[in-house]
Amino acid sequence: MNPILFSAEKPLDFVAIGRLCIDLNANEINRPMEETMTFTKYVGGSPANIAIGMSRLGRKTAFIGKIADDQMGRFISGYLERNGIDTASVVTDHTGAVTGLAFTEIKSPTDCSILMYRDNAADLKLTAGEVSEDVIDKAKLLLISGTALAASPSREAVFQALAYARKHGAVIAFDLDYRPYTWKSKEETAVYYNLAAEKCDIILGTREEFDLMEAFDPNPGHDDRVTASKWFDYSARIVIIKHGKEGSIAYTRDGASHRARSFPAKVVKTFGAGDSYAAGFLHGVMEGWTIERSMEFGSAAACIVISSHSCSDAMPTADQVIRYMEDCNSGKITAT
Ligand SMILES: Nc1ncnc2c1ncn2[C@@H]1O[C@H](COP(=O)(O)OP(=O)(O)OP(=O)(O)O)[C@@H](O)[C@H]1O
Ligand SMILES: O=C(O)C[C@@H](O)[C@H](O)C(=O)CO
Repeated sequence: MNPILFSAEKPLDFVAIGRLCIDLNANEINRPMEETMTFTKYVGGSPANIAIGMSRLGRKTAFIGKIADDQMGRFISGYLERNGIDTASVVTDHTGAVTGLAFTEIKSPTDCSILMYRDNAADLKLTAGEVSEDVIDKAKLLLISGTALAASPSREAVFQALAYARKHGAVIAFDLDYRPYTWKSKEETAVYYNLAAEKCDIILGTREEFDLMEAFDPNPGHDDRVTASKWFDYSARIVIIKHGKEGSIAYTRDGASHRARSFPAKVVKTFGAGDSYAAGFLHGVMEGWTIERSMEFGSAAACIVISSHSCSDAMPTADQVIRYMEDCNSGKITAT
């Protein structure tokens, strides 16, 4: 059973808040950054990718964020708009902040890393006063993402968005999205992640991300059920712990656990898996599907993105996900 109900009267399905940046993905793959000469530019940042994924899946989507007043900022807003995302709540910085850049190194399908340039990044300058209450009031589902909690004033902006979502009855999803480079310490991360997670209905993260959150709340066995059960004493109704290629496990408040099979993939690079999984899963939950079916849909969406060069640009439509699952079932798609 799907434990989440969405308000049918609200005109907007989904709004995400947080990081909007640029990914520069290595064109010459299977080599280190030192030997990489050319890159392709894409819109990036986990919440941006998830919003693009939701819009491609047919969800009415908006974004709350801040972009630099430059060509990169305009590239981001233009791309979101071309993908059907309402950018009325994306504000422009006027302090000289820049667009965060993520250069990706693709050494092998399993060995990928990201080299970040995020000093004075515009997305972290979003203030609480710039968060539109109106757009959150209209949305069925608000997604927050961990990186936006890394610094003020963006941190306060996220907490303000959470307050508006709770006031207006929007379901809240939290993708932990831990990116170490924007944080001062792991203790700081644990404190703010916990404060935000208390207010969320759906929490998605990798085992490593939940371990980080448990810095002051030890779980020596790294037990997924122990991790999940803590959040059911607060607002959570679904907690998902992701384990890369091994798949993911979801827990619900009734004590049940849910697993979905994962699909084979011809992996080009691993990043973007979590974002496409989140979009596919949240779409399924909004459709009223079972947790297992929603997870399966997210897993197949993830395989499409990790088999592609980009994250945002590769986000699939619902037809593409269904076709992918059919091709796996018929043996047409096998693992790398
Ligand atoms: N190599 C793989 N083959 C098949 N499916 C995969 C693979 N890697 C990830 N997935 C799918 O994507 C989901 C999310 O992956 P993962 O646990 O790596 O998330 P993540 O670490 O948040 O991703 P990201 O690298 O984007 O931060 C998994 O639960 C699984 O369904
Ligand atoms: O900001 C990053 O850490 C990289 C992103 O831009 C990238 O698109 C990503 O987050 C993939 O999950």
